[in-house]
Amino acid sequence: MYKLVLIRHGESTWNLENRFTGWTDVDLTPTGVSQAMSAGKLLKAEGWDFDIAFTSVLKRAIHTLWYTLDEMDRTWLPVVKDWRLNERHYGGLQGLNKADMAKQYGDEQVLVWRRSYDTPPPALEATDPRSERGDRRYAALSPEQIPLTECLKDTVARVMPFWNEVLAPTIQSGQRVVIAAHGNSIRALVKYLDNIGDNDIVSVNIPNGIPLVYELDANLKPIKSYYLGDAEAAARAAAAVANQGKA
Ligand SMILES: O=C(O)[C@@H](CO)OP(=O)(O)O
Repeated sequence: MYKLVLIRHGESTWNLENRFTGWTDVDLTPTGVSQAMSAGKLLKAEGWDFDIAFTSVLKRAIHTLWYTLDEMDRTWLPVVKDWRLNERHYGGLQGLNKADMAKQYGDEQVLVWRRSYDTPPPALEATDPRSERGDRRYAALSPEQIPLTECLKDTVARVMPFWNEVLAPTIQSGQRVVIAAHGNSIRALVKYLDNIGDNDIVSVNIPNGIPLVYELDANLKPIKSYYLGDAEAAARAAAAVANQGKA
């Protein structure tokens, strides 16, 4: 049996301000830092250890990984950063307030933008100063690979090759893997691992900074999955994420 640990980053400044974030590279808040440290303390107290870590190229996930590994005295572990673990791109919504958008367009529309499988938010113009197309960290990608918006289906389409080519072989080589990523890149992985239907994934929300454990069989099919620590607190935190898009 293999074990995989997924951690959504701790609270970010734009989580606190309730703004659509996507590929915008915002910092953790002090609460986010302490959530990441708590994740590390919990993992250490429960005897977890890792051989390699993966994260996105966005600092809220990278720093979450640092603080988690620091609590475990494992900052020396190899860390692979890959854009394919980035948050889902939020297009023209990036920077806008979720509750304000719900007041303007209604809760239903915001739910579609946030959680539907195949309806993307309005796209950014390629010339929009918010576009990441001029960002040096994506220089190895062709401009078309740098999204102007994404629905979850688009995120799945970039996360899955990373799973198949990198994550799955690493896990099956026997290395113990931790991944610090984002609400919607983790939803992409959870959808695949748990074989969740396109309609049912709408109600899946990932809380900040709580390790999500998958126990996997030899073929990487889940045997079970659970949040470490207080399960009710994790459920409350996931429900709070769902409510962020309401007027
Ligand atoms: O804004 C975002 O990028 C994500 C995660 O914070 O938000 P949501 O939960 O609305 O998909």
